[in-house]
Amino acid sequence: MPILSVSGLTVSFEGDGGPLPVVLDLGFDADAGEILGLVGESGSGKSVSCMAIAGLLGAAAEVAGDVHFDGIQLIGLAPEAFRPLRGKRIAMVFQDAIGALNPIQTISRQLREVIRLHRPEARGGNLARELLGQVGIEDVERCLASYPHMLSGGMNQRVMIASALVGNPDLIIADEPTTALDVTTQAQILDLLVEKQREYGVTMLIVTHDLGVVARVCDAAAVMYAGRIVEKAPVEIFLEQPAHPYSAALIAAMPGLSGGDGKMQSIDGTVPPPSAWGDGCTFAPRCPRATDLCRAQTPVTTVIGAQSYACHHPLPGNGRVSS
Ligand SMILES: Nc1ncnc2c1ncn2[C@@H]1O[C@H](COP(=O)(O)OP(=O)(O)OP(=O)(O)O)[C@@H](O)[C@H]1O
Repeated sequence: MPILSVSGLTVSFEGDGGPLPVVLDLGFDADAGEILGLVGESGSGKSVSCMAIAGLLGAAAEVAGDVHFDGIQLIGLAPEAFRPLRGKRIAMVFQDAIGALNPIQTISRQLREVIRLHRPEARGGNLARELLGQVGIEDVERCLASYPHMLSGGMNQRVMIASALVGNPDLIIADEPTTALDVTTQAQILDLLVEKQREYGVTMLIVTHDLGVVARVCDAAAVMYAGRIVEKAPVEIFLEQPAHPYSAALIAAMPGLSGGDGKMQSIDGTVPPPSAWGDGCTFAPRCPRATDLCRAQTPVTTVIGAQSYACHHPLPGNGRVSS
């Protein structure tokens, strides 16, 4: 039974010619305790999808479809019903920890406020100290007395993770949680997230453009391209037998994953902006396998076992037949 079940999720923003969809008919399930990686190039709609799931898009966005979290339909949920869920049962970790924290309050004050909201029965100071210890902060007292600008990027991200754990959540949505950090700190923060994910048994949706992260920590991967999921599969199948040419291109572009000479291969072209989406597969202009059919008809999603993909000419493998 999935804890998070998304189907038909569509998000539009008002454009010059009326509402312009930027996320289209998104669907995936995440099982309890699973780490699902949402991958794709910049502009494919990963962040907007996460914000829609967490109910964080403002009135400017039109959101339709279904997002069931532990059986609760989140789309259309009244703000007063959403508020107790968000932060407590659904926590977010953002890329920009310093931006997500309040610059004019100490860490102590901010953590105590989160604790007051989501664990009112706990003793704020004690729990704040315990959580900061759990996320590997050595000088807890100094951290509590600091303002975010006094801490390193990695320390701020540790504080964000501590804050996300306050409510003992069922789902953590981590949007590029390590992108803003230097390489060594990235690895430490990723390890910390996964350690806490296991310890708390929490489901995690992790947005990344780094397939190395997917290979290292995810159970399953969902690939987004131009507002749609074009492939979803358990991570071993995805990395070894991708069905969609876009997935294969992303894998080939990652040094060390492609099994080649370790050199990154770039994918020619860019993700088309939402205003340029029309009929046909949006990846067709960049796809070596594209035919007239691809340019004319948007592919529907095919499901074979645990793997699903939206492509007229999937790569051979796994009993699939290429055409
Ligand atoms: N508030 C907004 N109003 C209009 N369009 C928006 C808004 N927010 C995002 N978009 C558009 O939605 C599309 C998807 O953006 P999104 O940030 O979700 O992509 P992404 O895959 O997360 O990219 P990145 O990896 O760069 O964060 C983009 O075309 C973006 O310009």
